[in-house]
Amino acid sequence: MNYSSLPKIDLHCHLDGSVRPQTIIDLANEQNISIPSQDINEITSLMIAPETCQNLDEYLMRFDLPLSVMQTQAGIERISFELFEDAAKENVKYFEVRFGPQLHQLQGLSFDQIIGSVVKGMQRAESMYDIKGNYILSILRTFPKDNIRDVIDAGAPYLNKGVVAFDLAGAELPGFCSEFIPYVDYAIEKGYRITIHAGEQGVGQNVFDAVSMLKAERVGHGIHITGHQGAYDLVKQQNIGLETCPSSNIQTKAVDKLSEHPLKAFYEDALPITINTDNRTVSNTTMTDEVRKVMQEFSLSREDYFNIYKISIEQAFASDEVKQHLMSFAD
Ligand SMILES: O=c1[nH]cnc2c1ncn2[C@H]1C[C@H](O)[C@@H](CO)O1
Ligand SMILES: [Zn+2]
Repeated sequence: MNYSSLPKIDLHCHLDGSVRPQTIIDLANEQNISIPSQDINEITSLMIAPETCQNLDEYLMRFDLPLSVMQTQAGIERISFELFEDAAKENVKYFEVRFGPQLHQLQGLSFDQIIGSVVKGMQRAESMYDIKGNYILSILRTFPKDNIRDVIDAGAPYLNKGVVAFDLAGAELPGFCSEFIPYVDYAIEKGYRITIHAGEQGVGQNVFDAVSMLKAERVGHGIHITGHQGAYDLVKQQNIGLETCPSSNIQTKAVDKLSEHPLKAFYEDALPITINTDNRTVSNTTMTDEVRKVMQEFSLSREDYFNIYKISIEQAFASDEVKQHLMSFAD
């Protein structure tokens, strides 16, 4: 099977975890930022989270280096463009990328400048390649909450013009959802779609809460519904999209090895699973790699692949017009 030529949809990818290592070096030099090395191999290995990570918290330490060069409009625009370019070159036809606007204010950029820059980079790639995309705004769960409404307000003018959804990311503690109800309600009122990272670090109840309290239409990872019947049933009844990210899930110890990933069992039980990258650089992966690994490990057929591709279309926060375009690539 030629995995590279398959049409693909990635609904869960973080901008800051997917920066080309060479771009980190280039931007650091341009911006006079000191980085640990000028050697691309060293920078690459500093960016990749090892398989020996103990948990998500250790995985999340890999983001400081890319974020150090993502504090100017030009740097952010370039990184956004390059990520969409990389994806287009491996036949990703639709790409939802997320990032945390709160992480890009170290040199005083406004949320409007930050969101405008990612959208501009994406649109430049859309004009050059056969790829369509949208951005998701992620709020860091561990950050102070006083500027969450400002992020939502700044993204609102871009809704359906490059921005589509709201997400909660970062370290996952049991019971995190209740504190975020007013913010998610505010985002929904403004017109955002909702996806929430939940059930990545062992707590199925968080998935139940994300769907019931935060009205999540999709869940990032969601693996631990396996240990929580209520969450499992709710996901199934409400057709909640599960954004699985196999390589990342191994690094963060959400699963011990790929063969233990529940995605095949979910698929066989008709849960709406999707296959995604999470972080191309930090997880040292591409959509082609994720698709190949999953299809080989679980002996999925071409028909299975296109069933999952169609689930991704159904679960995408894209316009009907884009969804129709994506259907034209389906088998
Ligand atoms: O897999 C993840 N789970 C939770 N948070 C994550 C994951 N990957 C990246 N993040 C965080 C770190 C990034 O700085 C932030 C915004 O992209 O989102
Ligand atoms: Zn993620």
